[in-house]
Amino acid sequence: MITTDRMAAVDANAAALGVPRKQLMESSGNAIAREVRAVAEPGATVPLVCGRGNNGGDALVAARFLDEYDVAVALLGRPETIRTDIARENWEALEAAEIPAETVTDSRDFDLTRPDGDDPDVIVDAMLGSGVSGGLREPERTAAAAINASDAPVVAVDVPSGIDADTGEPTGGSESTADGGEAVAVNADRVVTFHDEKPGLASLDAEVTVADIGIPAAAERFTGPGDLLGLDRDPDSHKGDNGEVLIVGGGPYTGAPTLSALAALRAGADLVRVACPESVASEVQGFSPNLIVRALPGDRVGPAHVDRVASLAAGVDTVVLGPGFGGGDGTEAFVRGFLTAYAGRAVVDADALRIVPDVDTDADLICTPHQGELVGMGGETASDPTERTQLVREFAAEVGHTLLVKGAVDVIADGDDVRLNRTGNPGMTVGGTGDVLAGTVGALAAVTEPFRAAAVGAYVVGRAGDAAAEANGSGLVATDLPDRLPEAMRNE
Ligand SMILES: NC(=O)C1=CN([C@@H]2O[C@H](COP(=O)(O)OP(=O)(O)OC[C@H]3O[C@@H](n4cnc5c(N)ncnc54)[C@H](O)[C@@H]3O)[C@@H](O)[C@H]2O)[C@H](O)CC1
Ligand SMILES: [K+]
Repeated sequence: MITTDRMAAVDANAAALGVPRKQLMESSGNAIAREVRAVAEPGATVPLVCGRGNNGGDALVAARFLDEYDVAVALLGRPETIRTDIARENWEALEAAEIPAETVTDSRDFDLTRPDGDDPDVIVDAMLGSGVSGGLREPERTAAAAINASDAPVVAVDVPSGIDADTGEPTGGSESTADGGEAVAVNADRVVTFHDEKPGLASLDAEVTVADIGIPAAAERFTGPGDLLGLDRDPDSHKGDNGEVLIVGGGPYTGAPTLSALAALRAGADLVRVACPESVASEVQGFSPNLIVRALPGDRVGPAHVDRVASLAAGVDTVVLGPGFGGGDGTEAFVRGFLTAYAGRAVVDADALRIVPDVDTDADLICTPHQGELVGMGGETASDPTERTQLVREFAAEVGHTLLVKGAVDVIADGDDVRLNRTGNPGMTVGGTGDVLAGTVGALAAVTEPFRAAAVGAYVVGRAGDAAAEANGSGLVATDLPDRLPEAMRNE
């Protein structure tokens, strides 16, 4: 099962793997042609009703495959207004091949009946697919009514036009109009959908076929540029809307919490506060005027700070717990106390990790252990990648939190999902890169759900590390990474 947003991500990942969308469109068109052959004999009359997006493009390809049928392409709109290059190229290929195609610019001209007055044998509905928004507009609305009024079987491409593939509901709501004569969506008898089942299709009264269009499994299994889609800032957003993060760390170390904080800012957080022992507070502040530092009495974070940190945490989207804490009983007691009191979202790293498996918390945690820390938490690891992935997935389900297990290939898992990340390089084994990752994931978890934040965080920090390695070779240091995050987060 795959949602529309995830499908768009996987599609972009496939392109990055060398399987461009035009190639997928070719396979989609082929799959539509197979479905037509399954319901109608050669020679049958097959109008293909095409929108100007890629859903229509799929059917423009299908028309090329259906030589043995009496096909007629109806393009809803002028060819100059076809929205994508690949759909336009397929329109031009039809024209060049002299395959019958007409354009419908006035919906009153739209007519599906044959010259002899009969219904066609099969109608292909390729008006709108996953790119639909809102209720059907003209000429699609009138065309949908005509399709629904015909007795011919209807094969819908990807999803019946006007239906939300995620919910199965009409995109404009299901209210029928006063005269009852207009359609809210196409009623399809069959749906050829691509790559995987869509959540909303099962509830429709239609036979659904899932066509394999050649998207490599790696496009889903591994993070890629598509995973960054949809993370752009809302142009109307205000300060704080793009994430407020609290980093709790430091004591024996000052660099670790600072790296996390700078990474969180570069990963897009609006406001980053660092709560650290007063012994290091001015040093942390000295690293950057962009940070807001909150000093905790003493030189180590300990149980006496739980209330203060909990009140600071109450106002933020995510807490990052652990960078530069060092070990020790006091820190452990703090982490235990804080997690017992806290019910929000937190990234847990380094010395704080050991507490997670047996603490009673309502918090939603993203744990970022390396293999050794995973074992310290009670998890298992294996040298075989498939086995290791399975073990991480099981352990995530057991602890009930999201895990991002760092390694040459990072494994990200929660109870339901697992993803692998292969960006990054051996230069990143240098100290401090884990702190950068924790801060990055913290910032992302302020704007997206934990599993995705962890997967995208691993991907972009690895990418930033790859750019840093290109510049600095094995002289890469952790401070090279935060400034490279904005470039690494561009989805190209
Ligand atoms: N991997 C994949 O996902 C693949 C998908 N394919 C097919 O592509 C479509 C999605 O294509 P897209 O261009 O994004 O969108 P649509 O064709 O669905 O619609 C685009 C177009 O329609 C206009 N529009 C939007 N809402 C309405 C409305 N309510 N009324 C009228 N017009 C509307 C809007 O202007 C848009 O520009 C997917 O479903 C698959 O069929 C690929 O071919 C293969 C890979
Ligand atoms: K459709």
